[in-house]
This record gives sequence, structure tokens and C-alpha cells, in this order.
Amino acid sequence: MPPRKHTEVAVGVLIREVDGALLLSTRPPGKPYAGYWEFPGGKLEAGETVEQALRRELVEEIGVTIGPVEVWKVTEHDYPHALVRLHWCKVTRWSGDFDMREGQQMAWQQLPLTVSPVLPGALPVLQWLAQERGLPTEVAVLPQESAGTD
Ligand SMILES: Nc1nc2c([nH]c(=O)n2[C@@H]2O[C@H](COP(=O)(O)OP(=O)(O)OP(=O)(O)O)[C@@H](O)[C@H]2O)c(=O)[nH]1
Repeated sequence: MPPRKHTEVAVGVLIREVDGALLLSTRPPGKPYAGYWEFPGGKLEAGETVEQALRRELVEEIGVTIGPVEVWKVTEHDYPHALVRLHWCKVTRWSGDFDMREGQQMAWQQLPLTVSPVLPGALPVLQWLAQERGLPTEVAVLPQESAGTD
């Protein structure tokens, strides 16, 4: 079988300045892993850079215009539906009011997260965030329950 092609994804780790809280939202109905918590973002369209894709996705999905974007980490995750390459960007400045335009839930979260389940592809980044905050990496998330994957 030929190797699977990566789907490139831009993901925003929005960090609230006042308390360092992280923005998570649920995946909308109809997408793989609907109802799972994730960081906002989405797939790059043809010809887009990571930064351009992230700016577009965050307006489309959560209604905010982001300031400077720093690509922080790149990870890969092999799902049954896609082999994804995730470009994780830290974002500390944005403008506009949060508006969940795809009917998602949103939550500002400290570590360990209190929402569950979280997309498996987001777990390494939660561990790095925990490490940065001097927390043991195993406290990044609570034990995950399954919410079904379709
Ligand atoms: N946004 C986001 N995607 C993630 C995270 N972790 C992770 O594995 N992914 C994966 O990255 C891919 C993102 O694709 P998506 O379906 O959300 O993208 P999109 O909004 O462009 O979707 P669409 O245009 O197909 O509707 C999915 O396979 C998802 O499982 C995360 O924390 N945030």
C-alpha cells in the first residue's frame, strides 16, 4: 500500500493573559470525533500557510481575529479517518467576541483539564503545557472517557 498522505492542520492554543487559562471547544456534530474537546483550528486549504489557515479558521469557527502567531510544536497523529500533521500555534492576543459559529461548547481550562474526552492528537501538547507550568505531565488530563468516534 502506498504511504498515507498527511493532512496539514493549524491549531491555536489560545492562552488568556490574566490567568493562563487555555481555550478548548467541542467538535461539532457530523465531524469525526464529534463532541470531543479540542483546541480550535482546522485543515490548511491549498496554497495557505499555517498562519493564514489559523486566522481563517478562528474567524470561521469562534469569531475572533488573532494577533501574532508563533508555531510552537509540530506533531503527527494517525487516526482511522486521516493521518494528520498538527502545527500548534500559541496565541496570546486576539480581538472580537467569542462566538461559537458551529454550535460548539467552549471552556477556559486550567491544567489538569476538567473537560473530557479530549482528542487523542491533543494529548502530547497538553503534556508539554503541563511541563512548562511545572506540573507533572500525567496530571495534564483526567482519565479519558470515550464519546464515540462518529
Ligand atoms: N482543531 C483541532 N484538530 C485536531 C486537534 N487534535 C487533533 O488530532 N486534530 C485533528 O486534526 C484534524 C482537523 O480537522 P477538522 O475536521 O477539525 O478540520 P476542518 O475544520 O478544516 O474540517 P472540515 O473542513 O473537514 O469540516 C482532525 O482530524 C482532528 O482529529 C485539536 O486539538 N484541534
